Amino acid sequence: MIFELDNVELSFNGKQILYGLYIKAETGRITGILGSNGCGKTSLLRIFFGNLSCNNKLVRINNKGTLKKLYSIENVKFLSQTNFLPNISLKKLFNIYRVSLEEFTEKLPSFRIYKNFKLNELSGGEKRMVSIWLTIKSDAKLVLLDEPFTHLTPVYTEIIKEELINEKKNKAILLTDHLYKDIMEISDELYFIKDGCSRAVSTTDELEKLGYVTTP
Ligand SMILES: Nc1ncnc2c1ncn2[C@@H]1O[C@H](COP(=O)(O)OP(=O)(O)OP(=O)(O)O)[C@@H](O)[C@H]1O
Repeated sequence: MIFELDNVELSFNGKQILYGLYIKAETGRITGILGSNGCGKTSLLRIFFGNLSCNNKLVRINNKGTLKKLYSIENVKFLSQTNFLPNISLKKLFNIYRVSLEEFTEKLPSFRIYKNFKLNELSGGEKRMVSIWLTIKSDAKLVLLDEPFTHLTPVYTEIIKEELINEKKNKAILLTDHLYKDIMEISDELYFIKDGCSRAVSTTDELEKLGYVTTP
């Protein structure tokens, strides 16, 4: 499937944030989004998902435009930066999401003891790991991930990157994070947002020219 977000115009209190931005996510591909603090990455994920309204936008699914909120017509999951899961046991959560708790604890044996724990009994990073896992292992057709790697132990980040590469066979994945090396490593497509617009990038040199990274 091809999911496109086009002509996005967003402003807050008269300040224009996005100017005609375009982003595409496609089944079988991981699309990364990079950009400086405040450039509008979270906003564009929310607009794509359908829970932030804006001045103008066009959403297309397989080249067909829709005015409806994407989450209301397609199986799309959004990992926001804040916790969105209810405080119930891991067993119940995995059941509700129809995701295998066995597979999760096989990959992450340290979570075995938490099967009957409620979410709030886990640490912040552990909770985040559960949220990311449920989002990416769900049966969604499009997965939007806002800073999945931030707050994760490096070994967890590696596990999530492996899973994203597995999962992209069946879904379109769009993600953003300031841990740009991880994003660059797994992305098939990479956009950089600057001055309210997106542009395709592929190398660290380009990111340096855009003022996003400095190299020694
Ligand atoms: N609800 C809001 N009301 C007013 N301004 C907002 C609101 N949400 C976001 N903004 C502004 O919109 C701009 C883009 O915010 P957004 O969170 O999308 O940026 P971001 O690229 O995700 O930033 P970061 O990398 O720091 O997370 C910022 O200047 C922010 O101050």
